Amino acid sequence: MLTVSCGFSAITMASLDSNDGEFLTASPTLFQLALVLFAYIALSNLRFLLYNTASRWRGPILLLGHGGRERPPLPPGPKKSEIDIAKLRHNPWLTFREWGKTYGPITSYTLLPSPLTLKLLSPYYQHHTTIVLNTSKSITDLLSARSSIYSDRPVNWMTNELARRKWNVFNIRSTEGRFKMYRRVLGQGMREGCSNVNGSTVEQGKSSKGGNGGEWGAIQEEECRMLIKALVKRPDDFLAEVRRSAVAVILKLAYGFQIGGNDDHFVRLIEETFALSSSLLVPGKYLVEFFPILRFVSDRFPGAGFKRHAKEVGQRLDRMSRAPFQWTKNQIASGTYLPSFTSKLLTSPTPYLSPSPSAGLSLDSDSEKEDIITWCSSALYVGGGDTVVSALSTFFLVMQLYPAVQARAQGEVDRVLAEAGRFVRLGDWNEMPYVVAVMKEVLRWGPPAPLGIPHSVTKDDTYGGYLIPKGSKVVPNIWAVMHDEEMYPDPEKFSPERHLGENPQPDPTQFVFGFGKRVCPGARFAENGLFLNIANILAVFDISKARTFDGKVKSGVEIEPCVRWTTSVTSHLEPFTCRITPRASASHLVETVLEMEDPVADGLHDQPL
Ligand code: HEM
Repeated sequence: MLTVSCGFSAITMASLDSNDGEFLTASPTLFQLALVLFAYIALSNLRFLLYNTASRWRGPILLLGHGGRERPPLPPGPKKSEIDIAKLRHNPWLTFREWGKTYGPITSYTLLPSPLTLKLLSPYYQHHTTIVLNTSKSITDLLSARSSIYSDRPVNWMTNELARRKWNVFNIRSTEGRFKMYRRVLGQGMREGCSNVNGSTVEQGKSSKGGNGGEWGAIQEEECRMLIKALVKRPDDFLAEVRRSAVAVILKLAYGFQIGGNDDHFVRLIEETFALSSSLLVPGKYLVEFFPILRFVSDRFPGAGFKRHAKEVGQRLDRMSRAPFQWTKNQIASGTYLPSFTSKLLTSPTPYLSPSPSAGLSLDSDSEKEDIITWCSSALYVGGGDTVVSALSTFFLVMQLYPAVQARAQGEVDRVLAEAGRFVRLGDWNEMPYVVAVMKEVLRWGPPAPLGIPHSVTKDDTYGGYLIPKGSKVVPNIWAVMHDEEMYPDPEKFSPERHLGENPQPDPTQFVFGFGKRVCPGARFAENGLFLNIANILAVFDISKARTFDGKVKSGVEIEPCVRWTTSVTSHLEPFTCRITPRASASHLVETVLEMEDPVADGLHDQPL
């Protein structure tokens, strides 16, 4: 989504370009426009002169040439005129992979006019170069090995400044002191919650046997049974139920908030959060992204609707993250709260949420501490809802496409559970290598975030003889790596076997959760949840292709599910059909879940959001 962010302005500026000849005989209006532009360029560059350090003087000097020394070229890539924007807007990871085959592992492009035109228009040009990394080596060499300079995020003026979301965990610049604080809070908070009572962790087969995934594991096990119950009762609504379950887990984890059995209030709320956030990121829609000076235009000025929109969205998002936080605080005050990420930070001594002057971190007040917790908690539900839904939906699709894989995984689950008459627990992880391999293959076959989240680089860098300019957007093509034929032969085939044996193929979890100092803090929690859901769904259900209904279901014709992916930061399969039937061998598990009472929602609905 973010990689095609320049389309509209490209058109606007291209038309300015093509009018070059008319400029000399310009009408007064055009002349005035030219004057304004000239003034803008002069002012922007003056700003560089006045405020920037000596090393940044290249801003104005760029206008003249190469800053007095030879700069290496940008990585190769298609010219603007060669880019099919419509194609790039749909599943851009596919186009990027094609470019990789033509131009090599690292590609650059811009949808804006030629650098010279743009340098004249804006000294912020460098922020509009996108560098795409198409191989595991280039990604690891840059985003992991050079993470000290590659962990920034590209500036988005609508979101960061105008909607006042610059402290959001996903957007925060890596140069801010708070960035380190967030990473410590999220890292420690998620790690501690996933630890067993004895401090060991349930993770990737390295754990001690019988681990329980800690407090967060208990939440995941409970909600997994609720999902099984919902699937028994409403199998045709499996996609909606998966979504509801992901939201339930995350709200309990983040705030200790329990959503009701059929309650979709918060599902809608979270979807609204995504829609509102995305409305600020519409590719190329807002000129302020290219001319940041426009952010100073008065709200009431004609054409300043973008400022009013950003303000409104910012206020709404702010209320959405503060209300659940306040709810948890009230619950703590009343003495009736469930342990959660937020309540733990508010009630126990948290050494990782203390000032660290050496790192430039100071906490001036309790309100600042609360502000940090609010941002971190809300990041959990933004990061942990949609991604998990994407992976679980993929699981339902591949199980119907690969029945032999399903049968083998069910065989393993049945063997481990044998006569135990219970559900799969996190402690069974080590006994179920094939199920773990299914989970890894789901993440490889359909990576939930195919292009990750764009990084940015804090200073000019060179790689393979090419320049990666400071401020450029750096996009890891995770999808291309997960479908690289050299790493994963026959990559389109869903084959958990590739992750087993003495020489398993590279572990996809090294890639799908991102890189360097931005790596996903919820990775372990996500893997635990996926393992539990996959294993228990296989224990209880058979998944097959849906059939057309002709009165006698058995004779209906099988419906081939459509396999198409949406384009967004998190990519989903477009809705598809599926047949989910309880297995005869699991009747006792079905009885158990049907006896469970539906949870009653806590009173968070009453909060003004
Ligand atoms: C299958 C599930 C998941 C996948 C594939 C996934 C993937 C990712 C990716 C690719 C990133 C960007 C990393 C980068 O910039 O290099 C990310 C960031 C993040 N994820 Fe996840 N994630 C998943 C689940 C979760 C869960 C369950 C949580 C929380 C409970 C979570 C919280 C976050 C947060 C807070 C960030 C922002 C980190 C930052 O910008 O510093 N994610 N995730």
